[in-house]
Amino acid sequence: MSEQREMKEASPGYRTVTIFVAGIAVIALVALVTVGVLQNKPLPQKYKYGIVMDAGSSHTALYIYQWPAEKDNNTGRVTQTDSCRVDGPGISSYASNPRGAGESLGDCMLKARQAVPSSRHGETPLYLGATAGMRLLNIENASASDAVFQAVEAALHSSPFSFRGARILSGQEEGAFGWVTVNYLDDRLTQGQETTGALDLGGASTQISFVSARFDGTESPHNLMTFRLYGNDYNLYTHSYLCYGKDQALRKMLALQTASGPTSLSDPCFHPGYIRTRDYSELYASPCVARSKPQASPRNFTLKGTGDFDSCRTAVKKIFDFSKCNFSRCSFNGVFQPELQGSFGAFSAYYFVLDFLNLTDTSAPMETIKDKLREYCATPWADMQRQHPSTKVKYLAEYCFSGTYILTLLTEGYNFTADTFKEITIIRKIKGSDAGWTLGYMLNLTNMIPAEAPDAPPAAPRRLRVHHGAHGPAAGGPSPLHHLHPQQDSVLQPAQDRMS
Ligand SMILES: Nc1nc2c(ncn2[C@@H]2O[C@H](COP(=O)(O)OP(=O)(O)OP(=O)(O)O)[C@@H](O)[C@H]2O)c(=O)[nH]1
Ligand SMILES: [Ca+2]
Repeated sequence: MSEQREMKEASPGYRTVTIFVAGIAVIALVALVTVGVLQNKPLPQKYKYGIVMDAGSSHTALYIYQWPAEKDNNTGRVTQTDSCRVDGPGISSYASNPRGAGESLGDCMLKARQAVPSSRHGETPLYLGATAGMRLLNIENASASDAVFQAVEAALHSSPFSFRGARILSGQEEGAFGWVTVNYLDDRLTQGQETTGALDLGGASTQISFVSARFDGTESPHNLMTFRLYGNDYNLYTHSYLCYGKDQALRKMLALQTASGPTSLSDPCFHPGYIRTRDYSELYASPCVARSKPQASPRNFTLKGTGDFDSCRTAVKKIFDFSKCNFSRCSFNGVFQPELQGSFGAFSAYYFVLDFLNLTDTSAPMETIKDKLREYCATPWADMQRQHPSTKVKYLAEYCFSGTYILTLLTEGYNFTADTFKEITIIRKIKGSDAGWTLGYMLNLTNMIPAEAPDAPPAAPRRLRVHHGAHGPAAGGPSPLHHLHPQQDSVLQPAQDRMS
């Protein structure tokens, strides 16, 4: 046996084969290295990207989305890969220093350049949408809001991305795109499943959107958004309440209590022992409360907490007007709202506040929720600070108010009952993507949601088919490169505009 092997190893034929194989291996290796070095090109990117900046009233956030390149314009799932929170306040706070608004975006733009492969920069669409903070600034001082937009546009034009415009979203768009996002991420649109409603609570405005079988827009046309997605038609009820985001709602409540210009205010929505000096001109510096500013008042007042949930509810309830309704049914302030239908996803401040308060379980009995809030609000401020040393003081001070406001808005405002309250799910993200209007906005502007189901007979153009008003862009037309005033040139149009 060993003799045989020795003979084989020593044979000239065996040696030739070994040399031949080794030679081939060396040539192949050299060829591979040469090709690699000569080409020195990155591998083709498998993904495409899109960026949306959410210029909210309280802060700006940037979201980066990606989708498989070969499924562009199709049903390829778009997901959020990254996000960035801009330091400092929302862009509407830069009215007296517009350049600062543009500069504030710098860090997040840098992060976006690093997150998106450079070979894709030039083709990556970048949008900025502003919401209630800029709506308010536009009402208060249109030239200041224009100056802020100019600064923001200059900053975004200088980025390597394909900047497609900065504009104020209408309240209807904000509500409808939030609804699109939630239902897209939940896979409810392609399947033609029952959809879920969307509840968004911002700093300056709040939106409620849901599909209602009982609503065809006859009663209150501007609350109707109609569109066709993946072969299904939807009648969406949506309303945005300006000044009912949680920061403006707090202003409204404080304004009602300081109408006579007192030097001191005992407020049940703040913890016992909480004390803070508030400036009258700062409190009333918003179109939401400006008209109720006291004629004569001192410079400041002292705000003292008493931590009483039940009195807080009474105080909060006063910012809602339930006295008039010219429709068959209303939520509040004379706004039409059809009967609530189906499940709801509640995000943004609904999540921040209820998550902090450990109240995201909406199946808990209403009395338990109230008891927890009662106990929470009554906790002395010193204890709160001791228990939550790393929580931002402004947030910590306001959770009692915010929790009470959310409960009041949902039950008394929107008419959720002990039964329907259970239908609300408090969400921050769905499958890794933040719930909010930004994804729906991008899907629409990049034609990424087809009107017809992919396997249906050809229907051109493949675009989220919504009804356009007189100012609506042509389907597939270029996106606006300049900021626009509310209600103009929005792709989704309320039915009222459509008929005008
Ligand atoms: N507790 C807590 N509150 C937050 C956090 N982020 C934002 N908020 C507050 O929650 C409220 C809503 O925040 P956003 O949803 O970002 O509001 P926005 O988009 O700036 O405002 P709108 O333009 O009205 O939509 C504001 O009062 C914020 O100050 C957070 O991480 N924790
Ligand atoms: Ca918002």
